[in-house]
Amino acid sequence: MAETVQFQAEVKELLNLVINSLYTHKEIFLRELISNASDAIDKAKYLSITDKSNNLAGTEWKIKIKPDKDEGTITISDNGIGLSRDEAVKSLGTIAHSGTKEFINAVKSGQIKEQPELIGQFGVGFYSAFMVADKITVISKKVGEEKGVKWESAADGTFTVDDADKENFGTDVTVTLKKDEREFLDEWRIKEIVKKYSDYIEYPITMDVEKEDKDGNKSVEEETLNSMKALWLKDKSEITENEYNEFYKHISHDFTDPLETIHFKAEGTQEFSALLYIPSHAPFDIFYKDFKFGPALYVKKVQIMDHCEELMPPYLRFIKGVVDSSDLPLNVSREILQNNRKVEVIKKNITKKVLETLKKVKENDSEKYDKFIGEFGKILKEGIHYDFSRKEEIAGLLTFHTTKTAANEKIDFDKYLENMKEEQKEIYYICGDSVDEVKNSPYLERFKDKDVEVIFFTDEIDDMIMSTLGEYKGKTLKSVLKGDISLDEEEKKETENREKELKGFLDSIKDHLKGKVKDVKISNRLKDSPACLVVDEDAMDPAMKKLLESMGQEVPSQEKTLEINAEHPVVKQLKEIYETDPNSGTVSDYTDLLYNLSLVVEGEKPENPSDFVKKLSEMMSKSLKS
Ligand SMILES: Nc1ncnc2c1ncn2[C@@H]1O[C@H](COP(=O)(O)OP(=O)(O)OP(=O)(O)O)[C@@H](O)[C@H]1O
Repeated sequence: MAETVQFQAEVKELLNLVINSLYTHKEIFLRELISNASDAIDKAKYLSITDKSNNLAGTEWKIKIKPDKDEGTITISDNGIGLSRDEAVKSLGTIAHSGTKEFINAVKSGQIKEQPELIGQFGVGFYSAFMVADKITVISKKVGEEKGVKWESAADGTFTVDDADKENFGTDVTVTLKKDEREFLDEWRIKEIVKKYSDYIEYPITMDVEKEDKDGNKSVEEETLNSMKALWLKDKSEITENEYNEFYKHISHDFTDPLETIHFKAEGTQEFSALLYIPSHAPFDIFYKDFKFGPALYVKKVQIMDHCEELMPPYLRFIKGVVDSSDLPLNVSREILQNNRKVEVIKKNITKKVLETLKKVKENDSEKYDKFIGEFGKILKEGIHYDFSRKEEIAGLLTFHTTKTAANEKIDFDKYLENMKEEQKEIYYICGDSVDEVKNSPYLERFKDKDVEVIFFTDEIDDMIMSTLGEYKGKTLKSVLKGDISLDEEEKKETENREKELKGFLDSIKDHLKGKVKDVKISNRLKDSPACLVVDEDAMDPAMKKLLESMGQEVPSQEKTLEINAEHPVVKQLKEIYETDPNSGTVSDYTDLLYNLSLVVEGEKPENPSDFVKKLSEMMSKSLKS
């Protein structure tokens, strides 16, 4: 029974964009349809092994391309799993991808026009064929079903579905080409596209080709257009860089070359081959909760699943690739994978190899490594929090700017340790929104003065990550924003003596700021600024607090200490006024001002902005008069 169905609203919008806005890379429609055909055969092949009842064993898996110049159509046929009527309505009428909204936004904002290669990242898939089609007809029969289905659409907001007679299981996708897209009927053009994008498809992609022998006799022969090489099983020495890169593009649907290729075979307790890639840019959805990651899992060349998350720790979720095991059973299920010792061993091996590769790139190609850290450093860092056994190894891979590095230079923890002063006991860091913001922070004044290097961390999660790390090669990590700082013993003693000396003055400030600060101390951080606020060692730092608050989380108020720079002229004069008149209004006014200025330095608002401005203006006018 024929039925007309409306496309889901998102599909309508997507089709509109595909038809009206995408003019480049139209040829990828063929790659997408071949890729769908190959996926469908993967599923049927898997079924042929796990469920004998379908009599699929012995099937010659194949994708066939049939151009028809008279009709102006190109048909891509497969003998894969096929679609039931319900599946056709669902799969070809709605969009399951979480990325579709982002794709629509990217097209609207002009990003796709500037970087058309991004299309590949968005899985427009089947619908990309509407770039070149007036009409698409899908005739399919699902394995195990009696009836076939015919799906048809001219991308006019609706599609039709009807029952159809089809002898064999599988799917025929017929694209009726627009008048000016007839180039896709040319033999050479089809061959070129298949070679370029689909050479590594494991099943033969064939086409009937007219041949002429030397006597001028014409005949039609079925020709296989792709080489079908399981690249990961070949020896490294037999593979060119171009072949590695093309295979990456095929499995990742990315248009840009990968940043790094990792190809190895493991022998011993677990035999497997892995061909892994570090992409050169992060996919737009890598921070989404439902981001699918992990290499495709093959068992003896049979694809078991697209993404095997069990084989990759989430902090390496940017890695793409293929793992082929000789030891896992072909009918391996998700449950088996989750508690499997063999899988654990493979995952451990892969993790080790990836981290080793990153170390090598870091040592040998700083430009490439900077690019990697820029794209994926934030994700890699999660490993410090989640992979206890490797936290120091992962920390060793981080690179960062410091108070001493040049604008284009970054160092790592080992270099920091090397640079450390003899008397220095801790690794100092500061967290903030950007290098520009932190590099002038008053909290660094004393460190700069004493020539002690401080690391700049600018990702929101950094404070939490560094707290988990705790130490690197036996040296404690310390935030310059938190707790007591003493850069040397002598200074520590001096400060203690000063504090005793100024006790009355400090107590009076503390009294005045009762309820706002828990203590008032002499600072070892400041040199040019008069005062700052400091949280306890185990408290959250201001950047983390801001992040949690912006996420709507309630953050308990944190007790702070006001640190005073006893050498600063304002503090010195204030102390003198206090000594002649301990109850002077000037002392309390200036104390309020110092407190509010310290809040500003911390990145907070003054307590009562209008009051603060009023007081400051009054003082300015007074000082101008005198
Ligand atoms: N030749 C085919 N045989 C069987 N099912 C198919 C075929 N082509 C498409 N489908 C079904 O239609 C769905 C939608 O295809 P589409 O190309 O839009 O997305 P996808 O293949 O899931 O994702 P992507 O394109 O990102 O790989 C597929 O997931 C599959 O279920």
